[in-house]
Amino acid sequence: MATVKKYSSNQLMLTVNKLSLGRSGKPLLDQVSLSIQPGQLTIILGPNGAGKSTLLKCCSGALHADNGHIHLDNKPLADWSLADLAKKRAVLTQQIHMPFTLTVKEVVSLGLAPWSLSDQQANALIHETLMDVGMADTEPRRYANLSGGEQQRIQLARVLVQLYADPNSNQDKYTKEPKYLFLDEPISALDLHQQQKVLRLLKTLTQKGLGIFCILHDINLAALYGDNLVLLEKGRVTFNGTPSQLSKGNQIETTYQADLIRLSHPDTQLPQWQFKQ
Ligand SMILES: Nc1ncnc2c1ncn2[C@@H]1O[C@H](COP(=O)(O)OP(=O)(O)OP(=O)(O)O)[C@@H](O)[C@H]1O
Repeated sequence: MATVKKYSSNQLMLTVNKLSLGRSGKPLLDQVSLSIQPGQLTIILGPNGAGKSTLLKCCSGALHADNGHIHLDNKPLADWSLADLAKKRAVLTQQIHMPFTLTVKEVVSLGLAPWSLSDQQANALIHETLMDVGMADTEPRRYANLSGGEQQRIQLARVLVQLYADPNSNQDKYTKEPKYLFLDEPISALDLHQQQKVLRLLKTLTQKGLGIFCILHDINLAALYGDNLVLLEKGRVTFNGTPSQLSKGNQIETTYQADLIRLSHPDTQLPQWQFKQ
């Protein structure tokens, strides 16, 4: 398997520098700094209300912070046109409302809006992407009739197709001109098999150079699959490093205030946590 590419700080990436945002006198993000590097799966962790989705919205350009800077490939995020941004990054938010009448194929095709593809190209790409998420047989079905987990995989296909559709795509499509994927709890409705499938797919995409910002609640999956973990608590970053580095401190126990036992994964020796009961 290809190794994950490591990028040095002067290369292309998304950088967040001292980002702060408040609402109604309450700080939602407080001096947050981090980077999302092409070739890496960066997983954002933290308790409910820690500011994870708010951070994702800021990094993807949907929300403006009060203070601080975000640069995407060395250019201020605010200077990117919406059209260019749509070709550069795709965003999967938690709550997505879709018109009742759309078929699965029509939902996925929404991801193609930034691009001009022929019908033949679009059909092939939609089919290929639905295969990636194990949903090819649902293409003609009404989206509204799918289960919650099935709908979540269709939404993932919609954002993947947005990045796959670049006409310059090839095996190394993401490495020369990196693309970014922002995912807010993309496996929250999935069964064990589908969680593993999606996380393996994300790893494969990072190995092709995609930079992924992914919010998860499962700290064990985060430690197993993440290249880099960022822990948020009350809008502040309390940890930013590799899963192995996270195993050296007690940030998980203190941030979540949960009664946990720390274990080591038998195959990878990566840290894992279990309830004490
Ligand atoms: N527009 C707003 N006005 C006031 N407070 C807000 C607003 N948007 C978000 N918040 C608050 O900001 C905090 C962070 O919200 P956010 O959705 O980023 O949390 P989160 O870490 O993603 O949480 P969860 O794990 O529950 O999804 C929450 O306390 C939320 O109630």
